[in-house]
Amino acid sequence: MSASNTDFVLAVEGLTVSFDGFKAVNDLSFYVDKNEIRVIVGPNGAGKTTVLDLICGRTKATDGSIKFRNRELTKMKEHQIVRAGVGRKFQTPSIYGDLSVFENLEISFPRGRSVFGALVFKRDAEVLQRVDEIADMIFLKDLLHTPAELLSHGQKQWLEIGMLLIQDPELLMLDEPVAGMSVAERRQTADLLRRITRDRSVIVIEHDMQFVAEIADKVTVLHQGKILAEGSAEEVKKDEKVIEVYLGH
Ligand SMILES: Nc1ncnc2c1ncn2[C@@H]1O[C@H](COP(=O)(O)OP(=O)(O)OP(=O)(O)O)[C@@H](O)[C@H]1O
Repeated sequence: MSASNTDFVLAVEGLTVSFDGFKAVNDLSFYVDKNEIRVIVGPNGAGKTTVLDLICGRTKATDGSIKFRNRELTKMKEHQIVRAGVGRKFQTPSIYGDLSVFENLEISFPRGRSVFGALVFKRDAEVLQRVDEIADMIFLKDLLHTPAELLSHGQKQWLEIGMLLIQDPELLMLDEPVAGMSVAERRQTADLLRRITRDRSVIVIEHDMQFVAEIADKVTVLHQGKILAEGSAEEVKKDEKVIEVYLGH
């Protein structure tokens, strides 16, 4: 495998980050395909969140390479990585509660980056159409004019996914997207993720193995900053090492 030109959307090679000598991510390599849903699992402190922080530029790598469509991300700033097409959703929703679903989506449209920009922003046909499409996709079409603070927890998570989708990222990273969701909402989210990956790749951090099995094309099990196992959900569930350090607890 060459570290230069690859067909992968994301190629992570030899990635290491050291915090005061402690290697939270340790010589990690993995590759994500186009249209793939990759799920990262592992015990607390395995380095899952740190891997996403490294990819989105929030944390700087000590060593190694992260290539997104063959562009090196480790030297880029967070906003440049967003512009290159990598979207990241954190665990806590960062929506504007007093704005409607429509307004939250509208201000996330790439041309209306700031709240101020959104106020003077002309709601032209392209934006309206895009907001409509996304609202439909995230199950909020009938709630377009509802203030975001009145949405259920699950609906807020979908709205935030929608705010990322409207920027049309080629890689979307989600940290525990179904935490706190009802069974019905989880099912809808699985369906949403599958539809999303028709046009892009998704990396999800998830603990719920049933949900993992439902969505994952491939699962990467992290332990102490390294890969413990990688394969289909079925394969990793049967892996002795995975059972010992993760699933057995
Ligand atoms: N900025 C930092 N400085 C020092 N140590 C850090 C920093 N960020 C993370 N760590 C440490 O790195 C390790 C990996 O943390 P990380 O949050 O990536 O794990 P995780 O797999 O996401 O765990 P969880 O499932 O609990 O969220 C932990 O031991 C954590 O304390």
